Amino acid sequence: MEKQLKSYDVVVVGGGLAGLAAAAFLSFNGKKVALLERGKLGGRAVTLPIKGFNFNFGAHAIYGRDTSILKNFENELKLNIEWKDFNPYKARYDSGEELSHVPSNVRGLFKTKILSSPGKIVFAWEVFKTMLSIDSGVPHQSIGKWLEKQNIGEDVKKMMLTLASSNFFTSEPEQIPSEVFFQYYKRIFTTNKPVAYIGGGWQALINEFVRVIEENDGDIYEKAKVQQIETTKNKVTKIMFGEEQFEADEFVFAIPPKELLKVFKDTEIEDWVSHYAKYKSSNVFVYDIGLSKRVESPFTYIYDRKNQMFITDISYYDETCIPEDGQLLQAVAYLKDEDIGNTEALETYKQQIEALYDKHFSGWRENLAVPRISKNAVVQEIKWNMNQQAMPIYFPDYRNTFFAGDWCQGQGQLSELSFSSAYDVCKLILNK
Ligand SMILES: Cc1cc2nc3c(=O)[nH]c(=O)nc-3n(C[C@H](O)[C@H](O)[C@H](O)COP(=O)(O)OP(=O)(O)OC[C@H]3O[C@@H](n4cnc5c(N)ncnc54)[C@H](O)[C@@H]3O)c2cc1C
Repeated sequence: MEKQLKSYDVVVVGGGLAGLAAAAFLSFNGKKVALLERGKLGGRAVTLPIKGFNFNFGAHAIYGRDTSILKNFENELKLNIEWKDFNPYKARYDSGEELSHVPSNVRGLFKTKILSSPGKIVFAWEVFKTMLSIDSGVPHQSIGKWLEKQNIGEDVKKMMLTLASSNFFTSEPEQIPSEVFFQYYKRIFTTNKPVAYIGGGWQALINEFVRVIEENDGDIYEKAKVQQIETTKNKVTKIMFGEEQFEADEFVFAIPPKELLKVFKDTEIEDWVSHYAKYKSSNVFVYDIGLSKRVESPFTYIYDRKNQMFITDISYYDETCIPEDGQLLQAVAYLKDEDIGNTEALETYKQQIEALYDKHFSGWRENLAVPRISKNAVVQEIKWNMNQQAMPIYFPDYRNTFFAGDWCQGQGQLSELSFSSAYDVCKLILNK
C-alpha cells in the first residue's frame, strides 16, 4: 500500500515533557507542528489511576519554580498551573536517632541539628559564595574531590552532599561534576520557591500542553512509533511510522539516546549518538501507598539520611490524587548501580522503606488500599559522573535536526533539563 505523505513545518518525535513542551511552544509561535508519540502522552511523567488514586509515576516536584524554564513556558504560553508550594515547616531529616529541621530557609538553618553552630555560619557562607559565583567548581573535578580540598567542617561537607543527593536523586552525590553542582545551586539558592508541586500532578501539565498544541492547529499522533527516517547529506528529510510518512523543515527528537540509535541506524547520527546511548541513567526504587484513611503525622516530608530515601505525603499537596478521606504517600530510594536488578538488594530497599513508613506513618498497614512499586524507574536518563556528559541539542552537520530531553544539555535537573533543552531548541528553530 502506498504510504501517505504529510507535510509540516516541524515534526516532534516523542511526547514526554520535552516533546510536549517543544510542540506547544512551536505551534503557539506559528509553526505547523506534528507530535508523534509511540505510546501514551507524558512518557515518564505518566499518571496511573488505580482505584480512585492517581499515582504519578514520578514525583512532580519542581525545584526553584520562580527561576525555572517551566516558568518561561507557563508565562509565554499562558499555561494554567496550580502551584502547591512545599511546606518546609513540615519537613524533617531523619538521622537515625533524631529528627532535624531541613535547612532550606533561614529558620531551618537556625534550628537544624545536623550542623554545628560554626557549621551553620560556614554553610551560610558557602551558600553566599555559590550565589555570587565565587565558588563555581573546577573543570574535570567532581564535587566530592572539590569538597576534599576545602577547609570546611565535615558536617558542612555532609550537608552539601545530602542536598545534592536529594536534588539530583542520586545515592552517589560525590560523583557529580563540581561545575554541574555549582551551576545548579547558583539558581536554587536564589529562588524564593525552592520546591513546589503541580496541582493535578503531571497530568494537569500534560493537558495544558495538549490544549496549546490543539488550539494552535498542531496535530498529535499517539501510538506512532517512529522506526525509520530518511536523510540526505546533511538533513533529515522524512520520518515514517506504519503507513504514514512525514516531511518537515525541522525535526525535534525528544526520545532517549537508546531510541535515537535505532531510529538513526546507518546514518552519521548513529555514530555520534552511540556513546550517549551507552551512558548510565539515574535509577530509583519507588514505593507508593494509597491509604483508605489518613494516617496522622506532623510531617509531610521525611528524608532518611542514612539510607538515602524519602517519603512525601503527595496528597497533602495535591488532594486531586486521592479518593475522599484517603492519603497517598510516595517513597523514593536512590539506587546504587550494583543494586539494579539485584533481587536481594531490591528486597532490602523495600524493607527499609516499609520501616520508614512504620516509623513516621504508623497505621499505614491497616489502611493500605493500593501499594504500587517500581523497582527500577529511570529518574534521569543521564547520571552525573565525571565520565558522562549531557548530549548537545543539535548536531552541527545536520542543520534541521534537534534533540531535547533530560539527557541533553540544559539547565537544572530532572524535568528541568527536559524543559530547558526543549526551550533552547525552540529558540534555535524560531530564530532561523
Ligand atoms: C520515579 C521518578 C520520580 C521523578 N521525580 C521528579 C521530580 O520530582 N521532579 C522532576 O522535575 N522530575 C522528576 N522525574 C523526572 C521526570 O519525570 C523526567 O525528567 C521527565 O519526565 C523526562 O521527560 P522527557 O520528555 O525528557 O523524556 P521521556 O519522558 O522519556 O519522553 C520520551 C518519550 O519518547 C517516546 N518515544 C521513545 N521512542 C519513540 C519513538 N521511536 N517514536 C515515538 N515516540 C518515542 C516515549 O514513549 C516517551 O513518551 C522523576 C522521574 C521518575 C521516574
